[in-house]
Amino acid sequence: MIFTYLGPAGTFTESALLQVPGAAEAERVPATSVNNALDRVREGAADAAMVPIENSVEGGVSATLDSIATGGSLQIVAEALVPITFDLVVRDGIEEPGQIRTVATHGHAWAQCRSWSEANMPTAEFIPASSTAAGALSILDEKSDVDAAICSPLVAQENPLKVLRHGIEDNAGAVTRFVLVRRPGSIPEPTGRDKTTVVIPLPEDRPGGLMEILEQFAARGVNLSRIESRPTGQGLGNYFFSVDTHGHIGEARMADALAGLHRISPNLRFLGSYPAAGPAQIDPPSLKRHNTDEAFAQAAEWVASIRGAGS
Ligand SMILES: O=C(O)C(=O)C[C@]1(C(=O)O)C=C[C@@H](O)C=C1
Repeated sequence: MIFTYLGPAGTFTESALLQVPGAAEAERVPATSVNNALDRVREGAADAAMVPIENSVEGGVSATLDSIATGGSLQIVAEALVPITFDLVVRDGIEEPGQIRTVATHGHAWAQCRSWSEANMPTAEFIPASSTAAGALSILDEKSDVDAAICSPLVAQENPLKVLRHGIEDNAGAVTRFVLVRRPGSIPEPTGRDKTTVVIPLPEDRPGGLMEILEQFAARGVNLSRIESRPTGQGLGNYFFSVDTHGHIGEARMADALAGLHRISPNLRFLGSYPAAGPAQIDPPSLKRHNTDEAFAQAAEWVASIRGAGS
């Protein structure tokens, strides 16, 4: 089994991958970008990729949402949650944040430390890096003019980097959610605490279009835990919705909701049903009786019996 992930070593994405059973002993190949990681899986160079999908402060990771929604088909088979805390690392000679002129990091990390940075290094210029680890390693390159980086404590510990400040994030307790993606294949068995992710193109721009989509979930008691609209890239006003829901396609209410969505939006993309990580707010006993598998089966039998009697 070959895993790939948004590298280099020491990214939060690698920490997420290390939560996957067997990944610590398996071959782990760092990728230079989310797209690069997903393409390796599509092309067969890797079996699975770990990529960030959303952060509790900054929201969705567009590179991931767009690539899994529009490129060659992929399937999410697991998710992982990583608590996020940032260190400020600096090159030799810098003793105070006020001396920093350039700071390299990932755009999501920069956004999560914005207030701290404005207060403590107001004139520092942000240099975008492909990951927090790549930003930190650029300090070690003698030819670079990077003074500082915002990175994970792991990368700070594992490299000869000077930590000037710990915990510079604006929101303590931030969490990033990552997904493990494979080529389409078998779906993980339902556990009773699952998520299903779908991509729904808005079929036509008309009043109530989004409501018709949401109704399919609401009418079957399917809870949504994330919904984002992303541009398709084909002109203003062209959007798809990226949606996470609680439940598994093996459950009747989810299968029925997806069938209803398919009638509305035939290019709907199923991205997977997989076990929820961490203390997910998934509460199967709160399901109303009419949304249970049993109620769906009885209703289908009832309709079949009427049709049978009439033929
Ligand atoms: O740069 C990293 O270390 C990553 O794993 C990427 C990433 C992200 O894309 O959100 C992951 C977690 C943090 O929120 C900041 C950056």
